[in-house]
Amino acid sequence: MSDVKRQPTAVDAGLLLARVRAQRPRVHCLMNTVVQKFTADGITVVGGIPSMTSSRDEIADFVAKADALTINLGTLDAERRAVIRIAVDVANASGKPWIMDPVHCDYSPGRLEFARELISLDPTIVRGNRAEMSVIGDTRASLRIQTGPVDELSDGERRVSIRNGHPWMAQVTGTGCLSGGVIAAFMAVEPDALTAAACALSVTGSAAEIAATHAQGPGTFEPAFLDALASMDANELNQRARIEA
Ligand SMILES: Nc1ncnc2c1ncn2[C@@H]1O[C@H](COP(=O)(O)OP(=O)(O)OP(=O)(O)O)[C@@H](O)[C@H]1O
Ligand SMILES: Cc1ncsc1CCO
Ligand SMILES: [Mg+2]
Repeated sequence: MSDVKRQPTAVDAGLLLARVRAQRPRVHCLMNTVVQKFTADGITVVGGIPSMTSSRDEIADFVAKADALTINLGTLDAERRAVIRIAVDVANASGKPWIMDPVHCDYSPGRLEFARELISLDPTIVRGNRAEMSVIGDTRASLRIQTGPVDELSDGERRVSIRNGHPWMAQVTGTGCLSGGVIAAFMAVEPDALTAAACALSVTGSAAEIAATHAQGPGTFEPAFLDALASMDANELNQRARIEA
């Protein structure tokens, strides 16, 4: 799966999910304060081990022990900016994959400027929703992901669309943030970032489809989504995953 020209498939999604469950990668998250628990649960139920501390004194040690890093700008302040810079330096110095979610960078020039500073530090992936990615524009060498009803991934050479998911995902705060954590867990076990991210998004999208068949609305959808993620397997992915070139 290391040939960078390869297009990911549903079979890859099942294989990578099994690899995450076998290897149990550590994912450190500098996650916004709104969806810390939901994101940690998402990483845990796919088989990863989340850690969430944002202490300046500890961040370097936590990132050094992690297999992948998630940076989320949702609740940003001066202290968090400083901690994010330390985390990114450690990840880059040790060659660990990291994903950056430029939450609400379309709301504030200062946040957009910080997102651009981070992009200049070569994140493995930048993922945002349509509004965020529209203002971000080009992401240089990084894999660029725009999520929504269809998720669009491009790494400069390949373009992939993921046609899974359910509209209730947009009614539960943090499904995009959670996807950053799950993508990081997949990047920890697969060096081709596009394959890792496409597979991760097909797993979360497929779980959402299953959850929607059990739920009555967004409230009951949220726990059903975690249940479906936890019980996802290769057979289910072979039937559901819609990863298209
Ligand atoms: N209408 C939809 N149909 C299917 N899937 C959707 C739909 N809207 C969003 N999704 C899925 O929901 C997840 C989050 O995407 P979205 O673009 O809403 O992120 P976001 O706005 O960053 O979310 P948040 O900031 O609340 O975490 C993605 O996996 C995406 O595929
Ligand atoms: C609503 C909200 N505000 C800051 S972060 C967040 C959740 C993910 O977008
Ligand atoms: Mg978001």
